[in-house]
Amino acid sequence: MDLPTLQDNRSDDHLSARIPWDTFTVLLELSAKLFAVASQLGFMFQTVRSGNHGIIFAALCVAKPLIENFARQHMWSMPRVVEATNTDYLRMRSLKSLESNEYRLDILSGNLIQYIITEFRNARKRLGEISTDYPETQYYNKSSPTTGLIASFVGDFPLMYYVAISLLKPSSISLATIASLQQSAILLRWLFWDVFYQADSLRRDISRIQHLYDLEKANPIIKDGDVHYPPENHSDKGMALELNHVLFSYPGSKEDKKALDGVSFRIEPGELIVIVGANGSGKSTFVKLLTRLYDVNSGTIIVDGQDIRRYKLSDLRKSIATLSQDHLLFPLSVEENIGLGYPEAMTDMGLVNKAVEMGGAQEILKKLNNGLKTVLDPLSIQYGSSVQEGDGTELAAALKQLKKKVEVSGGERQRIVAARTFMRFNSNQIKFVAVDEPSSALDPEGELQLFNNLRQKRAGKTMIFVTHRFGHLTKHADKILCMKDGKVAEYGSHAELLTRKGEYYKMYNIQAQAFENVPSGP
Ligand SMILES: Nc1ncnc2c1ncn2[C@@H]1O[C@H](COP(=O)(O)OP(=O)(O)OP(=O)(O)O)[C@@H](O)[C@H]1O
Repeated sequence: MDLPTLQDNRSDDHLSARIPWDTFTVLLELSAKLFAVASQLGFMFQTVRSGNHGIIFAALCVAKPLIENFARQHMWSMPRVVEATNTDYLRMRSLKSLESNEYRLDILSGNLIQYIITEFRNARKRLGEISTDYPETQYYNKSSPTTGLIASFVGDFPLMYYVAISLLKPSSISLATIASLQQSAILLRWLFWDVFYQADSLRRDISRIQHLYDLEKANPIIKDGDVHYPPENHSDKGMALELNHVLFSYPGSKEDKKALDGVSFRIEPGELIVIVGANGSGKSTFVKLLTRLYDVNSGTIIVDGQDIRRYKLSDLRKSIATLSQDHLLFPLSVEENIGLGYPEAMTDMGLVNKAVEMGGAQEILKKLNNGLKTVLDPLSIQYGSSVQEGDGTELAAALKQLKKKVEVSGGERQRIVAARTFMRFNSNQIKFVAVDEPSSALDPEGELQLFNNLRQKRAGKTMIFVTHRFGHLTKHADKILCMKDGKVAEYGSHAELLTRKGEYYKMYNIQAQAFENVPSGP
């Protein structure tokens, strides 16, 4: 049988429906339902009392849903493939998916909450009157007029029956009036439901996104400050940072398990700092505290002369750019993924293309059929029902085709994320750049290029790089910070630390020897 592919334009309100409604809405919904039930019961009671015709009528009323269901039954057992194609609906779903915890770091550090909410609202507005029914219901209404006609005829049969009787026996006119009352009650009930559910769903969707990224609620340890950043006395060279006797354990970890244990360190505006150290030595934690993803347990972090906790979080975030392996691509187009580095200039293709180049993502774009417009990891709504993958049918082939995704490697993703960071620099507000091992998925050439490009953007910015690989970066560092067991083991320039023959010297030599021992060619 040649079955069309269904299209799914639904909004995602079945998820929102899990959120408790406010009391007023619930009471109204309940009253509407009670009203409908009461009128239905009263009507049936009257009809049963009115004799044989009444009993037949009541029986038909009871049978009505069964008859309707029978008329539609075969729709639900039909093999089908469903695909959502409405771009606004898909965009709404994609934006809504960003509330998931995995994107939290990117959304917070990129200060993107408002952008997401505005875009969600716009997509919802554009979706407008498009039906939010289940695709099967839509399909039923659109493509099965005959079945629909039969179902609605048999569904209305009790009423028609009674109207006929009341015409033949005009003395029963009052019951006919009750019949129309019953119809109005059902209509009214749907009206109530529709009005309140629809009006409430947008508010609920938006407030869910807002709440999730409301830092106060998500992480009560972080409190917003009230001082604007940058302060008047800030340096043009970049952010000045100072840690004084910082102690920090991750929430939930054992009390004696300190990720940072009494760290004191000063970073001058515009310096390039490289942090090295063994796994678990506290390098990333250092960066997380400086970007205020967490607050210290004791000690202080001073930024441009004031405690970091005194500044407004949104101001701080506007001044900081981060790049790490933890960043994810959003289920949006590559262009938007990069543009979100600086949403205000999202449509400036000159800036987006420059960011692509700096992030080293040009080659990837050449491979993508839709270039910048390609959505990697699209949030798609596709499913098959009564269709077995690989069963050789046309629908199974269609389902397989729908599930195909554009595949890019980890290193290629990393380059797109890097392009987003370069886009962010265009805001001209960045004073501190924290780069935490972004190069683990990159080949050596890609890594060198990335470091060089980041260094090119040093003007007006303090930069911290966390790395396991010595060489390219450590030689350019103003200071190298060598961490061990949550403490600063030593710090100084590459040359100084080599002369000191301490921890850094040891780690550097392990890597250097690996290269020296490579047998030379014939
Ligand atoms: N989210 C977390 N919750 C609990 N403990 C954590 C968390 N993140 C890190 N830690 C612990 O804090 C300590 C320091 O971790 P951190 O990630 O700063 O080390 P690192 O030097 O960056 O390590 P790596 O080189 O492996 O990335 C480690 O003992 C680690 O297990």
